[in-house]
Amino acid sequence: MESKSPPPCPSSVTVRRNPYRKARATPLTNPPQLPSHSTSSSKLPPISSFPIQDILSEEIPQNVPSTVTVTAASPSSSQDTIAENLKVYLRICPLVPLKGSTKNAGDQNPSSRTKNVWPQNPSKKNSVKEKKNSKKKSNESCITVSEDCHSVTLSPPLPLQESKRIKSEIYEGFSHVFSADSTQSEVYEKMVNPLVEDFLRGKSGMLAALGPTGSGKTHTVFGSPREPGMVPLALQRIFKPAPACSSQSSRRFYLSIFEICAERGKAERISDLTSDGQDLSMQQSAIKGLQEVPVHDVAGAEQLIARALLKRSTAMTNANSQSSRSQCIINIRRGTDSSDAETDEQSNSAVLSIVDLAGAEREKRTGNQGTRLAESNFINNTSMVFGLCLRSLLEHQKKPKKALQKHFQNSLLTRYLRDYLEGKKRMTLILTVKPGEEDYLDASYLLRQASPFMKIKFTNLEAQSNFLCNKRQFQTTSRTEQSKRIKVGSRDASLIEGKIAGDENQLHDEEDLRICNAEFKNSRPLNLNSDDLMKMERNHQIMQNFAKALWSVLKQHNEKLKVAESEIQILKENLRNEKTRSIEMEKELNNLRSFCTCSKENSVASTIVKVGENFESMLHLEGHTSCSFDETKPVLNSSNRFKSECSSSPRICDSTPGEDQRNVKVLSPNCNCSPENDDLVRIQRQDMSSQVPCHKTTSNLSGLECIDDKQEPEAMDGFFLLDGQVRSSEADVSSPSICVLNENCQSFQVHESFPGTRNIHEDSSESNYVVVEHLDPKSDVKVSTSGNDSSVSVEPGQQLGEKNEDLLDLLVSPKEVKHTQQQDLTYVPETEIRPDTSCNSSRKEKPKRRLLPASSILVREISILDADEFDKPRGNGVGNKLAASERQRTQGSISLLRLLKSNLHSLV
Ligand SMILES: Nc1ncnc2c1ncn2[C@@H]1O[C@H](COP(=O)(O)OP(=O)(O)OP(=O)(O)O)[C@@H](O)[C@H]1O
Repeated sequence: MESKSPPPCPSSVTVRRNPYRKARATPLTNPPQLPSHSTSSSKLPPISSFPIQDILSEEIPQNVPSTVTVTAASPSSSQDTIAENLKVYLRICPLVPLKGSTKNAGDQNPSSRTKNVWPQNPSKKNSVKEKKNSKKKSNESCITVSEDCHSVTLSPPLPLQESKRIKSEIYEGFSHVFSADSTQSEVYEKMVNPLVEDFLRGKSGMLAALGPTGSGKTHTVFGSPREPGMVPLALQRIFKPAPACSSQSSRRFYLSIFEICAERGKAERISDLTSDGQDLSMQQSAIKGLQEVPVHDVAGAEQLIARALLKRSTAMTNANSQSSRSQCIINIRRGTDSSDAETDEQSNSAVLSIVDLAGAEREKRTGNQGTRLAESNFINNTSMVFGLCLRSLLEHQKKPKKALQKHFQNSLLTRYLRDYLEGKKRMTLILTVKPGEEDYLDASYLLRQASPFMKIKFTNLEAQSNFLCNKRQFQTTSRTEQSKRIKVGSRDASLIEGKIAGDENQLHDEEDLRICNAEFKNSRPLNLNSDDLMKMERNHQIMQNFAKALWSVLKQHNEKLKVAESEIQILKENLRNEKTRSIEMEKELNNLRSFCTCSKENSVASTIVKVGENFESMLHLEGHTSCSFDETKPVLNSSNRFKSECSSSPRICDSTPGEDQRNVKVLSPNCNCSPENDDLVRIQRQDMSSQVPCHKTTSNLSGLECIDDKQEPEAMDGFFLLDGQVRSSEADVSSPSICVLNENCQSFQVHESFPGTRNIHEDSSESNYVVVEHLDPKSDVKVSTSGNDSSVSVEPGQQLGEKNEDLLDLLVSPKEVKHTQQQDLTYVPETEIRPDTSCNSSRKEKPKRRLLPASSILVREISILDADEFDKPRGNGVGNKLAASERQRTQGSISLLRLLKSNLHSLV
């Protein structure tokens, strides 16, 4: 991953790599909260906010020679002080490790391998040779040490030069650069001995080795039995027998060794390596409980160190067979002259600290996974924080900037080394680099982070060619971009160096000036001063960091989007399934509706009885989602020419033609009636919710004709009011009657003929339905709302004289109807007929949808009448109720019932 591989940007501050800097939520950059309904996405780790503030808050010094300048080479007085306390050395690791140094698995010398004794295929031999040559080529060193051994030139490999236009950089200001063939003792003499001498004189100091993994830090610090490192060499010097007159022989020394590592790749942990790996804690800058072991001679000290190193966390990676996974710190404290140990006060003692840091590593090269990868993160973060602090020290800031203060606090290593990193104590830094071409990025990162000065060289030749080729671009692009173009390659750098170094980047060479053409002269002259270059570098860094952070946030969002898309797909699939299901159910419902039929019966008696019984069974089943006729009761069969099937909330529309052509029609909501006889009215009630104009529906009825089809009927919460002139097409019906049903359809009232206009008014205490039937065959019936919706006027028309053998049944919502005493509309208590109380409660919620066919009730009335007359009791409970309803029966209904009964008798 990008975040784990150090980018090759100059002194870059990769915000994301710092574990202690949690991305702050800024108002502008907070990602929008995704809806939490998605289950899988909620499991995803939250997307971190974009660290734009952090990126922009990073300040790259403008006045310091760390990036590009030549003038910075001359140190100021403040630099003198820093220079006193800070020395930076560079050691280049040999490309091919020397014989005997077999620690690095990846860099083993092929020549040291045991040779194959068998004769080899010559062609194979050649190919091996070629391979070797190509390997040699790729193993060219990318670091060249200057003659004075104070600077190095870092040249990018050719592919990088071409593809990314990365140019050579010169790093200078080193106290000394040790080339690849330098020996341990040479390094000790030049670098460590001054520290040790000062230590012996009572001055504290620290040596820290910093560099990428496998670059030779541990080798430099500890060495091998053959090539002892800085620690054993320092110990040898410390315990070197002193002249008799010297007081050093009586001095005591104390040794403490500990490591800072990541606990399960997360929290930092300090372990004492001299004891049994006991965990320690840090108070201020001191480590609490750290054991100090007194040492008297080199052998004792070396033994102690060797034992401690065995406990140090190391692991094999692709880059190093024995890679350090922790920051190891050795403290050698110089005791007092006295032999009394109790008087040895640590605060007054000089301490020589030697630090072997774990090397920054890139995932690509180490191939780390799991715990190793977590360790890598810790190591990289620690070394980055250390590098940042170091950078601020190199830039002569007495105290690191605010942004860095917290790094000191958060990282145990920097907290412990605070005095050194703030320049208060003497520190010697040894940077180790590998010079292979493949190590270019690591080396560049380290050098930009920790080298005292860096130079970027320019060639005016390249600049000219750029300008000449891209004159147009030159005029339009910014100065920053111009500067970018004139960075030079490594081979040119050393040549051009003198040109720039002398005169603040002025193009003063006559040769160069001659080459410039007139166009170039007319254009803005090159301004390659350090300010511009620094600005350019800063912009470059900011943009680079910005791009990286943006990329990472985009990647996270992309992940989230993918998850959301898959969820959307699932939801779409579900929706499709639900739709097909609902279509199927709709079809089923339509089928069931079509099965619910009713037909005219020739035999009035059988119809009445059967319809009555069926309706009774329906009454019983009302309120259920599905119903069927009771098998124990007589079922309407084909001989009766009355078919009725229902599966959900059945309603019956029945027809009872009498001898005198007086029919009773009851229009029931949700009823689909399909009489087989043309004489019967086909009434198809539309779905209540659809609010299809009722008159349109009734206009299709056989026997009924809607005169006024312009006017829309009013849908009244489940029932409708016919508002228009309706006439019957056949005039074979005697005087109309009015049936009044109560709200629960448990009783009704029939009124014979109503001559003239009838105003039916709503009685607030009653909630009945009005059924208008037996229309006068000679006249139209006009049904309309009068004034407002709360009253209905029913009046016979004058013009029509056509035959009408059907009855017009009009149902009016109880709310819309007012019943008046003059019209003999009597309220019948709802409990009279229907004993089912369960329906009552539900009806309170949906009173208008509970309307039951009045015809059934009418039939029941007739049956009761029959029962009364013929003394045929129908059961106690029902009989009682029916008797009660009998008492409530009005004159009109009685006469209608008698009429029907006489029809029945005559038919029978
Ligand atoms: N100057 C040198 N001379 C000879 N061998 C060297 C030199 N520098 C490094 N090596 C060899 O390179 C290998 C890796 O070195 P070392 O373990 O010291 O790297 P490191 O920087 O400590 O790595 P890490 O950070 O992973 O611990 C070792 O085998 C070591 O012997």
